[in-house]
Amino acid sequence: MSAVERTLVLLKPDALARGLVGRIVQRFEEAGLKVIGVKMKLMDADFARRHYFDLEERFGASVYNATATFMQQAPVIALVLEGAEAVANVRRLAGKTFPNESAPGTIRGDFAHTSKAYSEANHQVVANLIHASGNTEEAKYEVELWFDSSELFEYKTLAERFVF
Ligand SMILES: Nc1ncnc2c1ncn2[C@@H]1O[C@@H]2COP(=O)(O)O[C@H]2[C@H]1O
Repeated sequence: MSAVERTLVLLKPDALARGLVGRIVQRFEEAGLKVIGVKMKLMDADFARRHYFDLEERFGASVYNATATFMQQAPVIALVLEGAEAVANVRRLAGKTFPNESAPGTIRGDFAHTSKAYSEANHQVVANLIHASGNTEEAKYEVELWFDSSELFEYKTLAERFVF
């Protein structure tokens, strides 16, 4: 029996600027993931630090600063998705951090193409459209950071009501 999990997805400023919100959310819905929370937010420096609290340690100050600045330049849309093994499944649907390494059929592989070399040569920002929690521990932290429990909802999908 696979575990039902919750995971956080952010639609980054490049996804909104390019008008890809609907098509990205559709990918998740088509894969059977259920949207149980949604909000739009303009991150400030403090919130960016809380969201990316380990990024500087992992990748250095320039990656942290560029990513935090990029994420504050325009609003993002946050989603909580629920489903069987949702954390790994959402990562699989998203593709790799660098879109040019992402397989066709993934969100980043189909809609973006930034490479590591391009990112490094251009202020360390990788335009990869979405953020998705990396593991179940990170998902728990991020869902609680972005959403109060009163902002998360329970309902049955048609599949849950009529198929399973
Ligand atoms: N080597 C890197 N160069 C540029 N950005 C990076 C690098 N590694 C991680 N990132 C950024 O850090 C982010 C961590 O989580 P995201 O999935 O939001 O997407 C990642 C990228 O935006």
